[in-house]
Amino acid sequence: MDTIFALATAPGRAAIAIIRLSGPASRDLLKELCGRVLPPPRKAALRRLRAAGGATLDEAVVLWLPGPGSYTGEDSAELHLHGGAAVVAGVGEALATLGARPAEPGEFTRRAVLNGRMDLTAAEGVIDLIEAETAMQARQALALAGGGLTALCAEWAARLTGLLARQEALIEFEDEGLPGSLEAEVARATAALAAEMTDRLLADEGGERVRAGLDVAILGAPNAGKSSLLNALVGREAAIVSARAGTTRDIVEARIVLAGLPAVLADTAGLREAGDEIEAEGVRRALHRGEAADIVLAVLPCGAPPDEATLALIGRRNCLIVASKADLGGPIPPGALAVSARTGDGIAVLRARLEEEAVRLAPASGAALLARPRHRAAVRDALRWLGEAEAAPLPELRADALREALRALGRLTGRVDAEAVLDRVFAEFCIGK
Ligand SMILES: Nc1nc2c(c(=O)[nH]1)N(C=O)[C@@H](CNc1ccc(C(=O)N[C@@H](CCC(=O)O)C(=O)O)cc1)CN2
Ligand SMILES: Nc1nc2c(ncn2[C@@H]2O[C@H](COP(=O)(O)OP(=O)(O)OP(=O)(O)O)[C@@H](O)[C@H]2O)c(=O)[nH]1
Ligand SMILES: [Mg+2]
Repeated sequence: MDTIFALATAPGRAAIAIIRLSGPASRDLLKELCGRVLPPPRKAALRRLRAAGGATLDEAVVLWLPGPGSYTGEDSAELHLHGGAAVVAGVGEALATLGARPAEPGEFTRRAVLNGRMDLTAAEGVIDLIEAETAMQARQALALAGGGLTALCAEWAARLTGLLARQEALIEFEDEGLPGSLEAEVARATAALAAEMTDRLLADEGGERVRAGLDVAILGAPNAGKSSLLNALVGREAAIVSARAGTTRDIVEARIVLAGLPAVLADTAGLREAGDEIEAEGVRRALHRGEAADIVLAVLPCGAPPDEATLALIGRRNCLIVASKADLGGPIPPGALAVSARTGDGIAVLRARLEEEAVRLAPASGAALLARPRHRAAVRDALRWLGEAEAAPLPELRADALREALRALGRLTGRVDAEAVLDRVFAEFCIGK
């Protein structure tokens, strides 16, 4: 097994930079770098780090973290360096010279999984925690990283194993007068487990949006005031505004937080028969973005007749009608929220409406555990097999289906077929984690 190292903190100038290393040579590497006597395990100690030639690399806080009680489960160490690029590069070179190699993205956590320190779902929680931008996302990620889904899967798997044992007893001792109620009991417990898993999928549905964030698209005719609305909502001049129709061509994105969910607001090209191919591409992208968005703001300016392209958006799922330029007066379309980017009137109300939509799309369920497509697909797979078990015409087929349901849960935690998913899961990681 190689001994790996990586910068665990963000690259660039910083007060402190942490290089972590893990693997069987960690102890020797640490001794080579900072002298014969290792600090006591898990105790921070100040040491002068020296290159092989004797040149001082840094005066650093070092941690000796012997396995198996370390993050990776292996002998590990941390070097808390002065955060300059030259110091980090120098220590990295020294470690490479001594035989360690730079870690791949996620390799520390991959080793933690392989050494049984955490399962695959907890590792995914670690990724989500690194990606989390809002407190709500962090709470959900922490529940996953802390083994919430590990525990839930263990409970489901234990019940399934019990069911399977009873089902197999039914097959084995068919002629020996097992209580007739046993078969009914297995059927009842299978249905109860399936109902519970279904409830959980439903309750955690919003979790996927909490994790991924929301996509809000602003659509409307040229000059409707879309870019002005974007700027008013984010409180800065994110997009160019001008009196000329057709100003915005590319999609302009800005980030906001809506009721704890990170959201991307996308300003788009005005919808019309385009004058040239560049604008046509802009309109195509605008419509495409509208199709994919969680929420569409259809912008109709007050005092102008509504245009067909924008009217066509209304009535689609998750479409809010915004009557822009309300300061100009004129009729407000029914059901529309009147706003003025110029005076700021109505912007707070629109924001509150968006937050309501966010809560509706991602109800705060405490901390959802089934919040990743992979997790939800695995539970649906297990449910499909439970359905097969319930419908099975023969006891043997019922046992087979229960076994498959158990395997689906095993794939979820990485206990079964881990190789198949490991690379995909760890591809999302950053280096040093
Ligand atoms: N400096 C530093 N900070 C960090 C980490 C790290 O690796 N290093 N972490 C990295 O993600 C997170 C903390 N997670 C960790 C999880 C387990 C162990 C660990 O060594 N567990 C052992 C011993 C626990 C103990 O001290 O009693 C164990 O569970 O046996 C360390 C960090 C966040 N902060
Ligand atoms: N009176 C008034 N004028 C506004 C308001 N919002 C935008 N405008 C004006 O309307 C014109 C067009 O605004 P934009 O925000 O660029 O419109 P747009 O929908 O992004 O236009 P395109 O990018 O061309 O599709 C500009 O002259 C703005 O100053 C408003 O609330 N009140
Ligand atoms: Mg614009």
